[in-house]
Amino acid sequence: MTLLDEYYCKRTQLIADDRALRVDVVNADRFSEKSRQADVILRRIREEEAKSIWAVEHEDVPHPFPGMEFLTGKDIILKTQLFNIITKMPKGALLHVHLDLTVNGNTLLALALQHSSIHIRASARVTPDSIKSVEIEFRPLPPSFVPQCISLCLPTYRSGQWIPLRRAREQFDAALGGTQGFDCWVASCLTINPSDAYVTHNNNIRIWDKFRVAATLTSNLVYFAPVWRAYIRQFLEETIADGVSYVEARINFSPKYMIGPDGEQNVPHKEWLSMFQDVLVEFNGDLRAQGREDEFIGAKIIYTVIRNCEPEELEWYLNDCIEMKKFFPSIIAGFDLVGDENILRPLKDYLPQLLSFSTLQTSQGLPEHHHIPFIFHAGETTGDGSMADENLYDALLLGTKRIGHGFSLAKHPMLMSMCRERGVALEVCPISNEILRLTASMPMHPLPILINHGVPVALSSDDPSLFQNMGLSFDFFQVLAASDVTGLLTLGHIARDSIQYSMLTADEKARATLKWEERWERFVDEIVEFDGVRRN
Ligand SMILES: O=c1[nH]cnc2c1ncn2[C@@H]1O[C@H](CO)[C@@H](O)[C@H]1O
Repeated sequence: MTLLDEYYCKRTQLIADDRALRVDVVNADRFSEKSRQADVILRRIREEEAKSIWAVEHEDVPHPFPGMEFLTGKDIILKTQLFNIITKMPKGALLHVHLDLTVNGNTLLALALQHSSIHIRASARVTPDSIKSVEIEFRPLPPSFVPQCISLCLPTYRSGQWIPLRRAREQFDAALGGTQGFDCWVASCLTINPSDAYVTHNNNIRIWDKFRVAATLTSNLVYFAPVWRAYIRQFLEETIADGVSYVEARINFSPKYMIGPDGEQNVPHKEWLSMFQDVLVEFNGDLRAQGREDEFIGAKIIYTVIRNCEPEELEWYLNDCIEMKKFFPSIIAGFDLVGDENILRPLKDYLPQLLSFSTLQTSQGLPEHHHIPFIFHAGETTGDGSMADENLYDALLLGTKRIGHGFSLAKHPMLMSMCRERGVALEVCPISNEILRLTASMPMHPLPILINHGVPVALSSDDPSLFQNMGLSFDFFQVLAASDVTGLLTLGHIARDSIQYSMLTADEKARATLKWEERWERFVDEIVEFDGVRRN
């Protein structure tokens, strides 16, 4: 054997040994032969489309590439066969989504327009010059309110005057596009646009400013009882249509009341959840009537509070969460603190309260098997040793069942092995991470590193109303497009495991997994069959 032959032998062996540890290889035997064929087909389509679609220029999208910035590349994604196939994939559980940031701006506006009590105001008269910079706000007002102006665009409009939303729309200046212009403008205020994410707010610190403005504006419309019901229904319908069969959604309970039909801020948390429960019952009934009950396992809520409250005040919320668990034992699935970890309070600030949560639950009479687990956001940062990064230590020490984001976990070998050993899954939100500027594009995302090291993950959408990634297809697509490690088998493995990492009971998980497996087999059958037809 020559020196070169010997080298090639070693090289081949090393590659084989390394590949054997790759997540798609490790998990290959969990899948059927058809699944493996479908994986090969999708790899082929991915390669073809990398050339035929992503390597050519598109109008308005210079230099595209697979896994590129989502807001810029979305229209191209929609043209791919790969995406079309992924929309049909059974996705399992959606475990990280902020319910009040799910339904897209146009749909939310349409819901809001059904209610004459909803008003809008602006920081200045809206003109072609001011439209890009005026700040707006929505609010349902009591029937007794008498508006002083009927259009945001009149010279007589004074900053801060409330105008009925419908009137504001009808009277929107023709020079600004009339009603259509109004709809586009409002919808754009409710989302993050490519120029926000990639130009004006192009890093993880700045983008939160835009995030806060859009999220606050959205909550003005969502936290209104008559909209709330329709909103939840809309969210569930769109989510299920995308192949998700179970949801654990976070609700921001920081506001103690939402606005009721009378325009007063007087609807307590118990009512929010009671409406949620009603919608669920109704939705289940409708699915059953359509013979679609197999598509939906259910939905639960993770109680969240913004991490800016005083530690003493957190006690009120922890008690409230326990109270809600008593009223809705099958709905409340966990507790979490949310908001920008870079600047808001770290978990460490709340240790006395969080450490006594378990005894508090016992003393409030919650049986052990109904105790509310922590499911903390942590490490949603590019920082290393920063406050946000250190949240990972506290989340794990406090016994979190999963980690929301955990973006910085890949920098911590010991924490990675803790997650692996304890089965603590990361709720990875690929598109959110990219738009919030933790990674510039998907090929740079640490996901393949994490999964090859055996860290359990579930893919999630986070804030679809802001990011335009409703359902899970877009996030699965971005992951599929970005790395060789994440072929169809890896996506399937992640989707199936999402049920295991949910807060369902062991029995429920077993049933949900069976249903998922049936759907998966039908899905891969179709891919293989269709490919046969296409090639003949
Ligand atoms: O990616 C995220 N990281 C942390 N907090 C978030 C994220 N997305 C949304 N929220 C928080 O959840 C609230 C809505 O329920 C938002 O207002 C924001 O504070």
